[in-house]
Amino acid sequence: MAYKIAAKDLNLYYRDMQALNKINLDIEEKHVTALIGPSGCGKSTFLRTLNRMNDLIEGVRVEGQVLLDGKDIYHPTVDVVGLRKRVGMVFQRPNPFPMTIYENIAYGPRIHGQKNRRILDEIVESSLQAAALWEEVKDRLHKPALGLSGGQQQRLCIARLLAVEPNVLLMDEPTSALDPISTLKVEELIRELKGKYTIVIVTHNMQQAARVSDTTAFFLSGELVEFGNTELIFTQPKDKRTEDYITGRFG
Ligand SMILES: Nc1ncnc2c1ncn2[C@@H]1O[C@H](COP(=O)(O)OP(=O)(O)OP(=O)(O)O)[C@@H](O)[C@H]1O
Repeated sequence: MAYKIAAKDLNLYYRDMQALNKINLDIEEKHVTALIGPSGCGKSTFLRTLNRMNDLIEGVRVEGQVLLDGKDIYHPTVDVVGLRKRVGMVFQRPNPFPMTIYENIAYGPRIHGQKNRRILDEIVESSLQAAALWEEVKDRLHKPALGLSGGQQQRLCIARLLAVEPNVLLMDEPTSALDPISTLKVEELIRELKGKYTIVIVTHNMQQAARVSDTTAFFLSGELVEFGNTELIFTQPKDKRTEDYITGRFG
């Protein structure tokens, strides 16, 4: 089995408060892994450890390792900008730049040195195609991205990530601000993208975890309680706490 990411005895502290406790979790390549658990259990914190987004928060201390393709991303020589290009992130609220649709997608490749207009045109088209947005926006590429609907903006943010050719996509409750139809479109997109990318998604929505993920990890109070095949977690959880959570007894 090919593991894209492996957390090894991972602890994370916000100053004196320990938010992650000895997390050991292997994330399979080109699969969707869902992180579930009640509010405050550490799902988002764990997600952010996977591309070192927590580095941006003052007072954070990390112990243990996160291996990406077998190499520790916390090693002092790691280029964090390069890491975040390989491991991109989508947030709860779509956050397009206040620019045109075209410029939103071309921005990343330009920063990474791509100046050729023809190549940029191709990247913009292929990224929007891959994010299932091309047909809806191909006639308005030079209009402001903020004029798109919330669901379209979220798919644009995914297209923006794809433009810099990542391997891993981290999604922190990517549909929590979207209506049901936009949510289904993003879920459909996630299922399409998993053939090519390793995806880790935080969700509060059990049905969503069941619909989109292959593997599910249940967190509680900073600990990983149970981890395994999504269908099994939802039908035959091994731990009583997992069962209580998925049957809605708490959280
Ligand atoms: N920037 C921060 N500074 C200090 N404590 C934080 C910070 N971010 C999160 N925490 C704390 O760490 C713990 C885990 O939070 P985290 O946001 O990872 O949980 P979560 O499971 O994603 O919750 P939610 O589902 O509500 O988003 C919580 O106790 C939270 O208050």
